[in-house]
Amino acid sequence: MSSFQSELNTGLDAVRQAAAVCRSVQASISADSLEKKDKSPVTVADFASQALICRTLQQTFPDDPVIGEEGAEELRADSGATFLDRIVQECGAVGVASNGSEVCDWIDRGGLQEYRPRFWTLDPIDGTKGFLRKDQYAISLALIVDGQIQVGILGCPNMPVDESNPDGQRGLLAWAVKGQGSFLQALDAPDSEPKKIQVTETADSADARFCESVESGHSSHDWSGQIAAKLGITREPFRIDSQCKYLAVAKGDADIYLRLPTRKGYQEKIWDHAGGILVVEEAGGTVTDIHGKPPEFSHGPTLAKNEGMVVTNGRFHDAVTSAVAVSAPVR
Ligand SMILES: Nc1ncnc2c1ncn2[C@@H]1O[C@H](COP(=O)(O)OS(=O)(=O)O)[C@@H](OP(=O)(O)O)[C@H]1O
Ligand SMILES: [Mg+2]
Ligand SMILES: [Mg+2]
Ligand SMILES: [Mg+2]
Repeated sequence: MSSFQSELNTGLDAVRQAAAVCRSVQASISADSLEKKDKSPVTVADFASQALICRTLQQTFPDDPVIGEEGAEELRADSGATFLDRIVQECGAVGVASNGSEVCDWIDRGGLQEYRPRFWTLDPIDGTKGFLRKDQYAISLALIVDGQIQVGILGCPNMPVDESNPDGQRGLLAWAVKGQGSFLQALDAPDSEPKKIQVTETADSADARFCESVESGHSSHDWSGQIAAKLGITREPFRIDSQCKYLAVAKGDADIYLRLPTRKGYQEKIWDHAGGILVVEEAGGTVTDIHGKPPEFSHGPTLAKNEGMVVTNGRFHDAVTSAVAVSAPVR
Protein backbone atom coordinates (compact mmCIF):
# COMPACT_ATOMS: atom_id res chain seq x y z
CA MET A 1 0.00 0.00 0.00
CA SER A 2 1.33 3.44 -0.83
CA SER A 3 2.17 5.70 2.04
CA PHE A 4 -0.56 6.90 4.39
CA GLN A 5 -3.32 4.92 2.60
CA SER A 6 -4.57 3.37 5.81
CA GLU A 7 -4.59 6.80 7.54
CA LEU A 8 -6.44 8.29 4.55
CA ASN A 9 -9.07 5.55 4.38
CA THR A 10 -9.69 5.65 8.13
CA GLY A 11 -9.94 9.45 8.04
CA LEU A 12 -12.37 9.39 5.11
CA ASP A 13 -14.65 6.87 6.85
CA ALA A 14 -14.57 8.95 10.02
CA VAL A 15 -15.40 12.20 8.21
CA ARG A 16 -18.26 10.57 6.25
CA GLN A 17 -19.81 9.34 9.49
CA ALA A 18 -19.39 12.76 11.14
CA ALA A 19 -20.97 14.42 8.10
CA ALA A 20 -24.03 12.19 8.50
CA VAL A 21 -24.46 13.37 12.10
CA CYS A 22 -23.96 17.03 11.15
CA ARG A 23 -26.53 16.78 8.37
CA SER A 24 -29.07 15.10 10.60
CA VAL A 25 -28.68 17.78 13.30
CA GLN A 26 -28.64 20.66 10.80
CA ALA A 27 -31.88 19.40 9.28
CA SER A 28 -33.48 19.74 12.73
CA ILE A 29 -32.75 23.48 12.99
CA SER A 30 -36.12 25.19 12.85
CA ALA A 31 -36.96 28.77 11.95
CA ASP A 32 -38.00 29.09 15.56
CA SER A 33 -34.61 28.05 16.93
CA LEU A 34 -32.90 30.42 14.46
CA GLU A 35 -35.14 33.22 15.69
CA LYS A 36 -34.19 32.48 19.29
CA LYS A 37 -30.50 32.37 18.33
CA ASP A 38 -30.50 28.92 19.91
CA LYS A 39 -26.98 27.52 19.56
CA SER A 40 -27.76 24.05 20.88
CA PRO A 41 -27.86 22.31 17.44
CA VAL A 42 -24.30 23.32 16.66
CA THR A 43 -23.21 22.29 20.14
CA VAL A 44 -24.75 18.84 19.73
CA ALA A 45 -23.38 18.34 16.22
CA ASP A 46 -19.91 19.67 17.12
CA PHE A 47 -19.50 17.27 20.02
CA ALA A 48 -21.04 14.30 18.19
CA SER A 49 -18.76 14.91 15.19
CA GLN A 50 -15.63 15.08 17.36
CA ALA A 51 -16.73 12.02 19.37
CA LEU A 52 -17.27 9.86 16.27
CA ILE A 53 -14.05 10.89 14.54
CA CYS A 54 -11.91 10.42 17.65
CA ARG A 55 -13.57 7.03 18.24
CA THR A 56 -12.66 5.83 14.75
CA LEU A 57 -9.09 7.16 14.98
CA GLN A 58 -8.65 5.48 18.36
CA GLN A 59 -9.78 2.11 16.97
CA THR A 60 -7.27 2.09 14.13
CA PHE A 61 -4.45 4.26 15.50
CA PRO A 62 -4.66 3.91 19.30
CA ASP A 63 -1.29 5.59 19.84
CA ASP A 64 -2.03 8.71 17.78
CA PRO A 65 -2.96 11.82 19.81
CA VAL A 66 -5.44 14.38 18.49
CA ILE A 67 -5.55 18.16 18.83
CA GLY A 68 -9.28 18.80 18.46
CA GLU A 69 -11.24 22.00 18.90
CA GLU A 70 -13.68 20.69 21.50
CA GLY A 71 -13.36 19.21 25.00
CA ALA A 72 -15.94 17.36 27.11
CA GLU A 73 -15.57 19.33 30.35
CA GLU A 74 -18.93 21.11 30.09
CA LEU A 75 -20.66 17.85 29.13
CA ARG A 76 -19.32 16.08 32.20
CA ALA A 77 -20.85 18.75 34.47
CA ASP A 78 -24.45 18.22 35.67
CA SER A 79 -25.61 21.09 33.44
CA GLY A 80 -24.35 19.17 30.38
CA ALA A 81 -26.57 16.12 30.92
CA THR A 82 -29.30 17.13 28.46
CA PHE A 83 -26.76 17.82 25.75
CA LEU A 84 -25.00 14.57 26.44
CA ASP A 85 -28.24 12.60 26.07
CA ARG A 86 -28.85 14.18 22.67
CA ILE A 87 -25.28 13.49 21.53
CA VAL A 88 -25.62 9.82 22.54
CA GLN A 89 -28.89 9.68 20.57
CA GLU A 90 -27.33 11.27 17.49
CA CYS A 91 -24.41 8.82 17.56
CA GLY A 92 -26.96 6.00 17.83
CA ALA A 93 -28.79 7.34 14.77
CA VAL A 94 -25.66 6.73 12.65
CA GLY A 95 -25.20 3.24 14.08
CA VAL A 96 -22.82 3.90 16.97
CA ALA A 97 -24.27 2.71 20.25
CA SER A 98 -22.70 4.45 23.23
CA ASN A 99 -23.26 5.95 26.64
CA GLY A 100 -22.48 9.40 28.03
CA SER A 101 -19.20 8.47 29.63
CA GLU A 102 -17.89 6.81 26.44
CA VAL A 103 -18.86 9.87 24.39
CA CYS A 104 -17.00 12.17 26.79
CA ASP A 105 -13.93 9.93 26.68
CA TRP A 106 -13.94 9.92 22.85
CA ILE A 107 -14.23 13.72 22.76
CA ASP A 108 -11.38 14.11 25.23
CA ARG A 109 -9.13 11.96 23.03
CA GLY A 110 -8.92 15.26 21.13
CA GLY A 111 -7.37 17.08 24.08
CA LEU A 112 -3.66 17.09 23.18
CA GLN A 113 -2.29 20.53 24.01
CA GLU A 114 1.32 20.38 22.90
CA TYR A 115 3.39 19.37 19.92
CA ARG A 116 4.12 15.72 19.17
CA PRO A 117 6.08 14.22 16.25
CA ARG A 118 2.87 12.61 14.97
CA PHE A 119 -0.67 13.81 15.69
CA TRP A 120 -4.03 14.49 14.08
CA THR A 121 -5.84 17.80 14.21
CA LEU A 122 -9.60 18.06 13.97
CA ASP A 123 -12.23 20.75 13.53
CA PRO A 124 -15.48 18.78 13.99
CA ILE A 125 -17.51 21.67 12.55
CA ASP A 126 -15.65 24.59 11.01
CA GLY A 127 -17.91 27.54 10.24
CA THR A 128 -20.29 27.08 13.17
CA LYS A 129 -22.00 30.32 12.16
CA GLY A 130 -22.59 28.98 8.65
CA PHE A 131 -23.91 25.72 10.13
CA LEU A 132 -26.48 27.64 12.17
CA ARG A 133 -27.53 29.67 9.13
CA LYS A 134 -28.04 26.33 7.32
CA ASP A 135 -25.27 27.46 5.02
CA GLN A 136 -21.74 26.19 4.40
CA TYR A 137 -19.56 24.45 6.99
CA ALA A 138 -16.76 21.89 6.88
CA ILE A 139 -15.38 18.97 8.84
CA SER A 140 -11.61 19.23 8.71
CA LEU A 141 -9.15 16.48 9.65
CA ALA A 142 -5.40 16.33 9.08
CA LEU A 143 -2.46 14.14 10.04
CA ILE A 144 0.77 15.98 10.85
CA VAL A 145 4.09 14.15 11.02
CA ASP A 146 7.30 15.99 11.95
CA GLY A 147 5.51 19.30 11.44
CA GLN A 148 4.44 18.40 7.87
CA ILE A 149 0.79 17.87 6.89
CA GLN A 150 0.76 14.37 5.35
CA VAL A 151 -3.00 13.81 5.01
CA GLY A 152 -5.71 16.47 4.71
CA ILE A 153 -9.45 15.82 4.50
CA LEU A 154 -12.34 18.27 4.08
CA GLY A 155 -15.95 17.17 4.35
CA CYS A 156 -18.25 19.87 2.98
CA PRO A 157 -21.82 18.54 3.37
CA ASN A 158 -23.54 21.53 1.78
CA MET A 159 -21.25 22.31 -1.16
CA PRO A 160 -23.03 21.83 -4.51
CA VAL A 161 -21.75 18.76 -6.36
CA ASP A 162 -22.17 20.68 -9.61
CA GLU A 163 -21.04 24.30 -9.23
CA SER A 164 -23.27 25.35 -12.13
CA ASN A 165 -26.32 23.88 -10.39
CA PRO A 166 -26.27 25.28 -6.85
CA ASP A 167 -29.78 23.96 -6.15
CA GLY A 168 -28.92 20.41 -7.17
CA GLN A 169 -27.25 17.62 -5.20
CA ARG A 170 -25.02 18.75 -2.33
CA GLY A 171 -22.12 17.34 -0.38
CA LEU A 172 -18.44 17.08 -1.30
CA LEU A 173 -15.51 15.22 0.19
CA ALA A 174 -12.00 16.38 -0.73
CA TRP A 175 -8.66 14.92 0.34
CA ALA A 176 -4.95 14.99 -0.28
CA VAL A 177 -1.94 12.94 0.69
CA LYS A 178 1.37 14.80 0.44
CA GLY A 179 2.94 14.22 -2.96
CA GLN A 180 -0.10 12.38 -4.34
CA GLY A 181 -2.43 15.17 -5.54
CA SER A 182 -5.86 16.33 -4.41
CA PHE A 183 -9.09 14.46 -5.05
CA LEU A 184 -12.80 15.13 -4.88
CA GLN A 185 -15.84 12.90 -4.61
CA ALA A 186 -19.53 13.41 -3.94
CA LEU A 187 -20.06 12.78 -0.23
CA ASP A 188 -22.92 10.40 -1.00
CA ALA A 189 -21.03 8.39 -3.65
CA PRO A 190 -18.14 6.75 -1.78
CA ASP A 191 -17.70 4.13 -4.51
CA SER A 192 -17.51 6.63 -7.38
CA GLU A 193 -14.21 7.34 -9.15
CA PRO A 194 -12.46 10.24 -7.32
CA LYS A 195 -11.78 13.27 -9.52
CA LYS A 196 -8.34 14.90 -9.44
CA ILE A 197 -8.68 18.62 -8.78
CA GLN A 198 -6.48 21.50 -9.84
CA VAL A 199 -6.31 25.20 -9.02
CA THR A 200 -7.12 27.75 -11.76
CA GLU A 201 -4.59 28.90 -14.34
CA THR A 202 -5.53 32.58 -13.92
CA ALA A 203 -2.23 34.40 -14.50
CA ASP A 204 -3.19 38.04 -13.99
CA SER A 205 -4.24 38.91 -10.45
CA ALA A 206 -6.58 41.58 -11.85
CA ASP A 207 -8.76 38.77 -13.24
CA ALA A 208 -8.86 36.94 -9.94
CA ARG A 209 -11.84 36.07 -7.83
CA PHE A 210 -11.03 36.02 -4.12
CA CYS A 211 -12.87 34.45 -1.25
CA GLU A 212 -13.04 35.48 2.38
CA SER A 213 -15.02 34.84 5.56
CA VAL A 214 -18.67 35.72 5.75
CA GLU A 215 -17.96 37.06 9.23
CA SER A 216 -16.01 40.34 9.17
CA GLY A 217 -14.97 39.59 12.77
CA HIS A 218 -12.84 36.67 11.48
CA SER A 219 -11.17 38.41 8.53
CA SER A 220 -11.09 42.13 7.79
CA HIS A 221 -13.32 42.97 4.82
CA ASP A 222 -12.10 46.58 4.72
CA TRP A 223 -8.49 45.50 4.44
CA SER A 224 -9.22 42.92 1.72
CA GLY A 225 -11.03 45.69 -0.19
CA GLN A 226 -7.82 47.76 -0.18
CA ILE A 227 -5.72 44.80 -1.29
CA ALA A 228 -8.16 43.94 -4.08
CA ALA A 229 -7.96 47.54 -5.31
CA LYS A 230 -4.14 47.40 -5.36
CA LEU A 231 -4.24 44.17 -7.37
CA GLY A 232 -6.78 45.63 -9.80
CA ILE A 233 -9.42 43.07 -8.80
CA THR A 234 -12.89 44.22 -9.78
CA ARG A 235 -14.89 41.05 -9.16
CA GLU A 236 -16.99 40.95 -6.01
CA PRO A 237 -15.53 38.86 -3.16
CA PHE A 238 -16.89 35.34 -2.80
CA ARG A 239 -17.95 35.20 0.86
CA ILE A 240 -18.35 31.67 2.07
CA ASP A 241 -18.11 30.13 5.51
CA SER A 242 -15.45 27.76 6.75
CA GLN A 243 -12.65 25.81 5.03
CA CYS A 244 -14.98 25.49 2.04
CA LYS A 245 -12.87 28.53 0.99
CA TYR A 246 -9.82 26.28 0.67
CA LEU A 247 -11.88 23.84 -1.37
CA ALA A 248 -13.12 26.68 -3.61
CA VAL A 249 -9.49 27.56 -4.46
CA ALA A 250 -8.40 23.92 -4.79
CA LYS A 251 -11.13 23.06 -7.29
CA GLY A 252 -10.79 26.25 -9.27
CA ASP A 253 -13.95 28.13 -8.23
CA ALA A 254 -11.78 30.96 -6.86
CA ASP A 255 -8.16 32.06 -7.32
CA ILE A 256 -7.38 33.57 -3.90
CA TYR A 257 -8.43 33.15 -0.25
CA LEU A 258 -7.50 35.98 2.09
CA ARG A 259 -7.66 35.67 5.87
CA LEU A 260 -6.64 39.01 7.30
CA PRO A 261 -6.33 39.49 11.06
CA THR A 262 -8.93 41.76 12.59
CA ARG A 263 -6.78 42.38 15.63
CA LYS A 264 -3.12 42.14 16.58
CA GLY A 265 -2.29 39.06 18.59
CA TYR A 266 -5.01 36.65 17.34
CA GLN A 267 -3.39 33.26 16.83
CA GLU A 268 -4.98 31.16 14.11
CA LYS A 269 -5.96 27.66 15.23
CA ILE A 270 -4.26 24.77 13.44
CA TRP A 271 -7.60 22.96 12.93
CA ASP A 272 -8.97 25.96 11.02
CA HIS A 273 -6.30 25.43 8.34
CA ALA A 274 -4.42 22.11 8.25
CA GLY A 275 -6.91 20.04 6.23
CA GLY A 276 -7.58 22.86 3.78
CA ILE A 277 -3.92 23.76 3.26
CA LEU A 278 -2.86 20.33 2.01
CA VAL A 279 -5.89 20.09 -0.29
CA VAL A 280 -4.89 23.43 -1.90
CA GLU A 281 -1.15 22.68 -2.07
CA GLU A 282 -1.67 19.28 -3.66
CA ALA A 283 -4.03 20.90 -6.20
CA GLY A 284 -1.10 23.13 -7.24
CA GLY A 285 -1.75 26.18 -5.06
CA THR A 286 0.43 28.11 -2.63
CA VAL A 287 -0.31 28.88 1.03
CA THR A 288 1.61 31.24 3.34
CA ASP A 289 0.71 33.59 6.13
CA ILE A 290 0.20 37.30 5.33
CA HIS A 291 3.97 37.87 5.64
CA GLY A 292 4.79 35.16 3.08
CA LYS A 293 5.93 32.67 5.77
CA PRO A 294 4.96 29.01 5.56
CA PRO A 295 2.53 27.97 8.30
CA GLU A 296 4.30 26.16 11.17
CA PHE A 297 2.47 23.19 12.67
CA SER A 298 4.93 22.52 15.47
CA HIS A 299 3.70 24.86 18.22
CA GLY A 300 0.67 23.03 19.61
CA PRO A 301 -2.92 24.13 18.95
CA THR A 302 -2.15 27.49 17.34
CA LEU A 303 -0.12 28.86 14.45
CA ALA A 304 1.77 30.90 17.04
CA LYS A 305 4.53 31.96 14.64
CA ASN A 306 2.18 33.06 11.82
CA GLU A 307 -0.38 35.76 11.20
CA GLY A 308 -3.48 35.42 9.01
CA MET A 309 -3.30 33.41 5.77
CA VAL A 310 -2.89 34.01 2.03
CA VAL A 311 -3.92 31.24 -0.34
CA THR A 312 -3.51 31.50 -4.12
CA ASN A 313 -3.36 29.41 -7.26
CA GLY A 314 0.41 30.00 -7.11
CA ARG A 315 0.60 32.29 -10.16
CA PHE A 316 0.81 35.64 -8.35
CA HIS A 317 1.34 34.74 -4.71
CA ASP A 318 4.17 37.25 -4.10
CA ALA A 319 2.10 40.04 -5.67
CA VAL A 320 -0.68 39.30 -3.20
CA THR A 321 1.57 39.20 -0.12
CA SER A 322 3.25 42.43 -1.35
CA ALA A 323 -0.17 44.07 -1.69
CA VAL A 324 -0.95 42.95 1.87
CA ALA A 325 2.36 44.41 3.09
CA VAL A 326 1.95 47.84 1.50
CA SER A 327 -1.70 48.32 2.47
CA ALA A 328 -2.54 49.69 5.89
CA PRO A 329 -3.84 46.97 8.19
CA VAL A 330 -7.49 47.66 8.86
CA ARG A 331 -8.06 45.90 12.20
N1 LIG B 1 -11.00 36.82 15.61
C1 LIG B 1 -10.87 35.75 14.82
N2 LIG B 1 -10.03 35.79 13.76
C2 LIG B 1 -9.88 34.74 12.94
N3 LIG B 1 -10.58 33.59 13.08
C3 LIG B 1 -11.43 33.50 14.10
C4 LIG B 1 -11.64 34.56 15.02
N4 LIG B 1 -12.56 34.17 15.92
C5 LIG B 1 -12.91 32.91 15.59
N5 LIG B 1 -12.23 32.50 14.50
C6 LIG B 1 -12.24 31.23 13.82
O1 LIG B 1 -12.92 31.38 12.56
C7 LIG B 1 -13.45 30.10 12.23
C8 LIG B 1 -14.57 30.23 11.20
O2 LIG B 1 -13.98 30.47 9.99
P1 LIG B 1 -14.53 31.46 8.90
O3 LIG B 1 -14.40 32.85 9.40
O4 LIG B 1 -13.77 31.16 7.68
O5 LIG B 1 -16.03 31.06 8.70
S1 LIG B 1 -17.29 31.97 9.02
O6 LIG B 1 -17.32 33.04 8.01
O7 LIG B 1 -17.16 32.46 10.38
O8 LIG B 1 -18.43 31.09 8.93
C9 LIG B 1 -13.96 29.61 13.55
O9 LIG B 1 -13.98 28.21 13.48
P2 LIG B 1 -15.24 27.43 14.15
O10 LIG B 1 -15.27 27.81 15.59
O11 LIG B 1 -14.80 26.01 13.96
O12 LIG B 1 -16.47 27.81 13.40
C10 LIG B 1 -12.97 30.14 14.58
O13 LIG B 1 -12.02 29.20 15.00
MG1 LIG C 1 -12.97 26.29 12.85
MG1 LIG D 1 -15.24 24.29 14.87
MG1 LIG E 1 -15.31 27.32 17.39
